[in-house]
Amino acid sequence: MENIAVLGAGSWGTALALVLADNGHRVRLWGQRAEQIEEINQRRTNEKYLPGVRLTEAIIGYHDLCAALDGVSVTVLAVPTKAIRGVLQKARACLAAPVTVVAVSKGIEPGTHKRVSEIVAEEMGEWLEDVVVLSGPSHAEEVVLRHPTTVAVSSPNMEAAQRIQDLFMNHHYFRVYTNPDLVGVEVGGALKNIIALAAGISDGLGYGDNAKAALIARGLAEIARLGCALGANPLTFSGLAGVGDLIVTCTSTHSRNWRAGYMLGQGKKLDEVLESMGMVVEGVRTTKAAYELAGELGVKMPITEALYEVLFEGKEPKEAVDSLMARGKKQEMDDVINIFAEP
Ligand SMILES: NC(=O)C1=CN([C@@H]2O[C@H](COP(=O)(O)OP(=O)(O)OC[C@H]3O[C@@H](n4cnc5c(N)ncnc54)[C@H](OP(=O)(O)O)[C@@H]3O)[C@@H](O)[C@H]2O)C=CC1
Ligand SMILES: O=C(CO)COP(=O)(O)O
Repeated sequence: MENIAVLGAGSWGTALALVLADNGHRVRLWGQRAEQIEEINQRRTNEKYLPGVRLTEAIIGYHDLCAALDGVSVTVLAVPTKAIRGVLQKARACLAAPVTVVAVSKGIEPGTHKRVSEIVAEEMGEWLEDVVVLSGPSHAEEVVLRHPTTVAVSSPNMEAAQRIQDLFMNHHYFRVYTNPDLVGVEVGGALKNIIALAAGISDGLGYGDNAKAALIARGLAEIARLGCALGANPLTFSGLAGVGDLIVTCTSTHSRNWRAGYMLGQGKKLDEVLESMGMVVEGVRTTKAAYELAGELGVKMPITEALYEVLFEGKEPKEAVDSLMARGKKQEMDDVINIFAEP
């Protein structure tokens, strides 16, 4: 049994805290709002993020970050990508010894184009023992119901990934695979949010399953193109962190990215949509990051480009779909063949 700190008491941090508690660990769930921590400790609930879910006794809420981190060797980082640097700067100042960080956020930072594990390494410096990423098709709402779920863990140090696999593996409902392709696991998890926003837009416009299947298939092609340009193994995109997460996020009403896209497709403005969500919609910032990266690396990402125009340049969603459909002829496997070609 270990003491584990989970930083971020939103949907995913709370769901993962439950998995760890089910596995017999003592979990310190840190959140930035005192009233939420009081609710967790006194009522054993987190109504804003996971209504109706009862938190087990092994989960203790902490508002004091240093107290939450005191003596732990593993900490799960479960805040939105844009909050990671700030949280780690405060966390680092509390530590007496290096810790292993399990990074579960799915995003790429605009401007720097860094993946989450790179941001963690940069902010933690000498205070980082290991960084392990955990990603895959896993809506918090289903994990807390203990419905069968599978994820992948990866790390520059695969022994650390195996240790984290053991911590999270639950033979009743939470199955954890290792995957040595860190870049692919992170890129797959981050970029599927872009396609989920696009799938939501398509549904919001009233288009059907054909359109969504097209977005999933061609979305996967452009995710793989950018991922491989960044050094990922193409096979990762046919796995849990690739097509697995892409399917769940594009087809589930649990997905905040899909829901945000749906509202955009129905004609709502981005600011209005984000305000009404009350939870993170990672795909918006990741669209910006991927658009910049694709431009820099000369990778074709037509869906990402169309979504960028909708999100940041005021293009009407219907017009963006029309432009995607009006493009010139292509051979479906064109750039896919390049991915598999020997360097
Ligand atoms: N939800 C899911 O099913 C899954 C989510 N993820 C990923 O996990 C990450 C977190 O998502 P999720 O938990 O769903 O997001 P939520 O929006 O549900 O919760 C976000 C949490 O982060 C906290 N937070 C936000 N900004 C800060 C900050 N500056 N300092 C401290 N805490 C902060 C929020 O606190 P407050 O309430 O005070 O605002 C809240 O507790 C994302 O990258 C997401 O892509 C990955 C897999 C599944
Ligand atoms: O990553 C997720 C499921 O695997 C959660 O997706 P959303 O952030 O769109 O809700």
